[in-house]
Amino acid sequence: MGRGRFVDEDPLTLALAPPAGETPEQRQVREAAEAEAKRRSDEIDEQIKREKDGEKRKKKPVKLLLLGQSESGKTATLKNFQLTYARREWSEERASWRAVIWLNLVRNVNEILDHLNQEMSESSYLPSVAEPQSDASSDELHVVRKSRTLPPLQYNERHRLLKLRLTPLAQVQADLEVKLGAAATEEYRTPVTKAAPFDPPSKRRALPEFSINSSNGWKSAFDKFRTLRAPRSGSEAGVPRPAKDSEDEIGEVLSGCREDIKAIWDDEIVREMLIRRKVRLEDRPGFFLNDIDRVAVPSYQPTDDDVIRARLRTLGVQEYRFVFDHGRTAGQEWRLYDVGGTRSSRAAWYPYFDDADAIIFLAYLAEDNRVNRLEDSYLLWRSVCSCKALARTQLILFLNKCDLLQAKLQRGIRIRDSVPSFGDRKNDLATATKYFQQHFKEMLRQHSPVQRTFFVYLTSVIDTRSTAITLGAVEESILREHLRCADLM
Ligand SMILES: Nc1nc2c(ncn2[C@@H]2O[C@H](COP(=O)(O)OP(=O)(O)OP(=O)(O)O)[C@@H](O)[C@H]2O)c(=O)[nH]1
Ligand SMILES: [Mg+2]
Repeated sequence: MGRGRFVDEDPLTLALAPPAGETPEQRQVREAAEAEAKRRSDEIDEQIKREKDGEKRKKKPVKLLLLGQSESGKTATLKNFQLTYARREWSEERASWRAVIWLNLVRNVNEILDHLNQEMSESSYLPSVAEPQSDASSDELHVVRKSRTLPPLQYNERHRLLKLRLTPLAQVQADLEVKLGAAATEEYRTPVTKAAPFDPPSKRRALPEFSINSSNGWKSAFDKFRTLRAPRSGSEAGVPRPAKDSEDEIGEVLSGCREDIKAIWDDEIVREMLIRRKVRLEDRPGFFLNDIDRVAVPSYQPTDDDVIRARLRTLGVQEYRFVFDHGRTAGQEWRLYDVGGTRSSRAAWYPYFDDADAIIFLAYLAEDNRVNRLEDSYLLWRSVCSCKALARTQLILFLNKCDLLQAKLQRGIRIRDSVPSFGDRKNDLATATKYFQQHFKEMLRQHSPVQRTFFVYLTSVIDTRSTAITLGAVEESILREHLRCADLM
């Protein structure tokens, strides 16, 4: 059969056909060359596919979770990210924090008034030793008991008048709480010893009643506020609105009370009463009493630091999307998940673990007697370390509120009183943070399904300057890992 006939009909077959008169050796060489060429071609195809997948991964948003107990500083860390990398959104939102800061301030004043009411209503002065909100450690309570022997404080007409003139603030607090919603109220219900880590799906309970899953986080609280503030329309237009129904009116009430707030906060007897009751308002989240001249005016505009220091509880899990406007990942989308840290919120965390690049875990170092924070942090950390869904997730630990721990140590508070295992080690910040760091490290070693390194930072995230530096390092390590995974794909 003449091959030429087919060749004439199909030039491709002609090109691929073995040369006429090929010897067996020549054929062997030719076939080996063809196999090698195919292998190289397949390799190139595979590389192109890997690069494409890698590119996709590089373009994929970086997913970062902020975990830790309530008040550990997750939202404050998120705010620092926004402040450092997404200035425009930050500036847009800054004014909305005013209502939260006013609420924080009014709460402080009302707490002083509550204590004063209790003290003044007692016929003969006897300091109370079991205040639920007192910040006293057991040692300090001992001191309070001893204070029974102190001479009674001399409350006078001035205190009665101040109490009377500041009465409107109770209503201001109630109004602001209603307007800002559930996030505006704190939760101190669950007993400490039952610290529940997040539950994996099989054990998950129904979502708590107040959980929300919002893509705009605290904005939902602000929007609610704005809706309530919006002027009425139609038939209601022009009808006078009830007192304190708007943020501006609240500003006016606060401004009217400013001098009395200053007077009560600066009053020596009131200060002494707070000391005897071991109430340290200045260590509490959202403390603005020392900024009263600036804050309690109708034209008040929060500064960056004010916003970081403002306290608004996070509900459920909130997603924030930022395209970083500068830094190593400029243009890269980051998705940060800020979770509510109260125990009842933790059931909602688990679904967000999937595919997370990194977790920043915040441990609240400064103990107080309202919640056994360190123990709770350890339990949570253990759950995070042992969680199989997070085995490939980079872990970054922030030992936070170092400033408060430092202040406590300076006041002579001994760590071993709340952490007996600390023993007789040196009672200073360096020794304490090293000790806690070791403990967290050891837990990771014991409970992680795979051995992995982790990064630890000693932080005070209300300090925006030093936090920006920390976040730069965090950004780099997360990005490096994100790209490494992309290259491995
Ligand atoms: N002094 C001090 N205060 C801090 C620090 N970090 C956070 N805070 C303050 O502590 C309060 C609580 O911080 P948040 O960031 O709201 O705590 P969170 O972890 O988000 O709490 P939840 O939303 O309830 O889970 C806020 O008023 C912060 O400004 C810190 O390092 N030092
Ligand atoms: Mg929060």
